[in-house]
Amino acid sequence: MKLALLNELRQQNPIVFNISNFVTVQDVANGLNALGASPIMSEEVAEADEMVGLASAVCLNLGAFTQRQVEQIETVGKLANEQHRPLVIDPVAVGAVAYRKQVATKLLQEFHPDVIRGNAGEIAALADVSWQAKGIDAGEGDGDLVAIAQACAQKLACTVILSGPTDVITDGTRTVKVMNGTPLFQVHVGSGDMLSSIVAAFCAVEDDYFEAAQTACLVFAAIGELITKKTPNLAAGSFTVQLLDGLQLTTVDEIKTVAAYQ
Ligand SMILES: Nc1ncnc2c1ncn2[C@@H]1O[C@H](COP(=O)(O)OP(=O)(O)OP(=O)(O)O)[C@@H](O)[C@H]1O
Ligand SMILES: Cc1ncsc1CCO
Ligand SMILES: [Mg+2]
Repeated sequence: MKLALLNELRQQNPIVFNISNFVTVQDVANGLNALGASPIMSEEVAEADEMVGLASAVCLNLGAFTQRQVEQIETVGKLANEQHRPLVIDPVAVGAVAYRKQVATKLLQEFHPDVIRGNAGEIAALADVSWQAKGIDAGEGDGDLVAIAQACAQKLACTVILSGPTDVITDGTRTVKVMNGTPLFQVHVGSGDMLSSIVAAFCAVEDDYFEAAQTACLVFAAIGELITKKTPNLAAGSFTVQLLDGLQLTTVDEIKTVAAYQ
C-alpha cells in the first residue's frame, strides 16, 4: 500500500476532469478539492479535446445521463485513451436498470477504462453474475465478492473496485481488501461518486492503477472511519461536513493508525 501517494497528490494538485451526475456534482468537486486535487467539470462536447488535454486523469460517472451526454461520454472516453489519460468509470445503477447496462456495455466497447469503481450490484452486473441490485444501492446477493470483482476485472481487462463494507480491489490477478469505513457513508448519497473521482486523482500520480486504486480506497474509507471516532453522534448532515474537513486535514500518519487491509 503506497500511502505516500496522498502527499504526492497534495503536492502535485492534479487536474481531474469529471463528467459527473447532476445529483452529486458538488460533492465530487468539493471532495477532490478538499483532498488536494483540482476538479474541473464539463458537459460540452465541443471542449472535450481541450478538457482531456489539460487533465491528468478523467472520471466518467454514468449516474444520470441523457442521450446527448452519452455521446459526450463516448467522445471523452475515446480521447482519454488516445491522449493516455487514466480513465475511471462509475457505472451507477447498471445492476438495476437494463437500459443503463446496455449503454454501459456499448460504451465499454468504444473505450478502455483503467479502473471501474462500483458497488456489488453494479460490478456483478458488469461481470454478468446474478445479483439483486436496488437502484443506486448494492442490494442483495450471495455471490463471493472477490470472485465477482476478479471476474469483472478479467472480462474488461482493467482494475476493478467493488466497494461496500469491505472494498475489494483487483486487477484480475492481484487482489487487496480494505476493511476500513463507516456505515455513515451509506447515508450520504454521493460517497461512491466521491470515491470514484478520488481514485482518478490517485491514478494521476501513480502509473500502476491497481496501486492507485487500493490507496484511494484506503485513504477515503480510513478518513470516514477516523472522523466518526473523533466526533460522536455524527449523522447524515454532520457526517458530510466532517468528511470534507477530514479529506482536507487528515495526514498519512493518522491514516496509518487505523489502516486495515489484506
Ligand atoms: N457499511 C459500510 N461500512 C463501512 N464502509 C462502507 C459501508 N458501505 C459503504 N462504505 C464505504 O463507502 C464508500 C462508498 O462506497 P459505496 O459502495 O457505498 O458506493 P455507492 O454504493 O456507489 O454509493 P453512492 O450512493 O454514492 O452511489 C466506500 O469507501 C466504502 O468503503
Ligand atoms: C441518486 C442518484 N440518481 C442518479 S445518480 C444518483 C447519485 C448517486 O450516484
Ligand atoms: Mg454509486
